[in-house]
Amino acid sequence: MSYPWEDWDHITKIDPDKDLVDGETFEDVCETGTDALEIGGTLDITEEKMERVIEATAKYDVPIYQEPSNPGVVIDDDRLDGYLIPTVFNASDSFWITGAHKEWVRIEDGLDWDRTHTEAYIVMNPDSSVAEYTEADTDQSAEDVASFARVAEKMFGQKIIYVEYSGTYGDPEKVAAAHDALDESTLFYGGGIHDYDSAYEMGQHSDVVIVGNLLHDKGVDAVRETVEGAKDASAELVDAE
Ligand SMILES: CC(C)=CCC/C(C)=C/CC/C(C)=C/CC/C(C)=C/COP(=O)(O)OP(=O)(O)O
Ligand SMILES: O=P(O)(O)OC[C@@H](O)CO
Ligand SMILES: [Mg+2]
Repeated sequence: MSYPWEDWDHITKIDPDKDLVDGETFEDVCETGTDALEIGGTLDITEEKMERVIEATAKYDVPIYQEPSNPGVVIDDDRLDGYLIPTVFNASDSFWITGAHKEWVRIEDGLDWDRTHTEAYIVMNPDSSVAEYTEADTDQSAEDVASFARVAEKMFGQKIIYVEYSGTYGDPEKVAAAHDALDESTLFYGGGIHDYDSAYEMGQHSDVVIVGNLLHDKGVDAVRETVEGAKDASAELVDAE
């Protein structure tokens, strides 16, 4: 089976609770060359804000996925290409590993499993809201990160492993260790990507680079540079094979 993210190099993550830079539109976002949009955030996500972003992005070619931060915010909308549901492998509270998922499946009937996928997060920035929220144990060596990645792929059948440094640029050695540990699964990297060089560097150590804050803080020209960095790194990896 093949999955759409196997062809991606770059994702733009849109926080429905945050504005775009003045004068920019969702059409501009879709024209950056990014391969997919992930819509989600941790704080103050309402159905209305989610719908606004879906409405504004669905008419363009770029696939759109919701990434819900809890079961209460999931939107049933045919215009979404699918759902990327996090599970946090290094959370201290099992609610964020399987508990929220159990609650979701219990309350919702008729989930569209073909459009529902999981992302195995390894949360690495202790100062991020996601680390606080999930009480993640972020004290992980490169070997630890590699082992989590391998466990996620080999024992739990996860197709997407996500090394998450949300808000700060991560340690390329740890990201590379996760990448080396995987055979088939796709490695997502997110955190602090802010220009061509940072996207290029993490693009060399992962399969898909994810850009979040930059869109809301600096805008689409800055995002476009990161698309170029990620694409160049990916093209080189393919050449080297
Ligand atoms: C079962 C369902 C439907 C949901 C559960 C989903 C889970 C386990 C969520 C855990 C938290 C998580 C990994 C959320 C993904 C979104 C994310 C990482 C947002 C970014 O967080 P920060 O950047 O730390 O937060 P802010 O930017 O909102 O401050
Ligand atoms: O906001 P940034 O630091 O770019 O992080 C992106 C993403 O990994 C957040 O979930
Ligand atoms: Mg954030």
